Amino acid sequence: MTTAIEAIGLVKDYGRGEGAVHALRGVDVAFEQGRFTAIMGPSGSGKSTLMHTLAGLDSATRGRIMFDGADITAMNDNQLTMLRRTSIGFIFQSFNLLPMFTAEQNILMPLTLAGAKPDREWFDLLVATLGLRQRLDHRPNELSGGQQQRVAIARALIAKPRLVFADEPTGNLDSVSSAEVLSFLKRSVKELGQTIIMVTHDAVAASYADRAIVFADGRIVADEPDPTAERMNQLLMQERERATLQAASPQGVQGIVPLPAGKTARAASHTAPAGARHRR
Ligand SMILES: Nc1ncnc2c1ncn2[C@@H]1O[C@H](COP(=O)(O)OP(=O)(O)OP(=O)(O)O)[C@@H](O)[C@H]1O
Repeated sequence: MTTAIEAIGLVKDYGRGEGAVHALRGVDVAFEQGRFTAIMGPSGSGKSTLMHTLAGLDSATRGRIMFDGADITAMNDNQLTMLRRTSIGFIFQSFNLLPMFTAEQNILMPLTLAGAKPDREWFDLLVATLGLRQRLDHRPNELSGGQQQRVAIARALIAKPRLVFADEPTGNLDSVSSAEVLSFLKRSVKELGQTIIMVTHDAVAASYADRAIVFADGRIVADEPDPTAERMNQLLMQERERATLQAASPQGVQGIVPLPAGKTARAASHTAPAGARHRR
């Protein structure tokens, strides 16, 4: 499989010296094209930092991010803006639709801003896949939360980006709308060949992905192919127990540990052997 984006030794520190926050502590991870990956982990573990750094929204302290044969950590602001405009789509928890514009205008906005012509066939396919045909003339306040998020998904996909980042896309939705949106994300990967990286706190949401990564304290501590909600809850619980034990006794903690240094997490061969996740 082709790698869509890869982080190599990615470090992100906020601040310096004693008060520095080590948000990413040397992350090696490759995301493959045409796959749906979920990123989970406790609050403050570095999920958003990873996503923002991969998308070039935040700078890295050290390390490289290879995307389309180029290291994006070496790009200037103009190059990064171009890259995001042409190759990356974003889906946010809060939909971020423009209230004055119809669903159709919102979907087409990335192309309008870039002065590009829409591919009508692709637009029709997205609208049909997302079940939005009857809603195109509606403004966001005339749509349900689930419909607004589907419009946001169509907007994220309209320019055929190589990569889509979804930040808690179901965080503001009820369980029925969440299932609907997650099914559409899954279909866009299976049927439209999209690559999606999604941050979520919801193990059920992660179970829609082809792969789920667990973050803790700026590192990847687990990497699951075909995740189930039960397995993800189990891993998160394990990590919480480890953190609690570590807080109580910083020496000799049992629990899941980071993948070995220098081992890049990959979908096909990423899972550490069961025993390797536990200290002796
Ligand atoms: N701009 C910033 N300045 C200083 N520290 C920051 C900044 N952004 C994030 N951090 C810190 O970096 C660490 C990782 O934060 P991050 O937002 O990536 O975590 P997260 O896993 O996405 O959390 P959540 O699930 O709560 O969104 C945290 O300790 C956070 O406080």
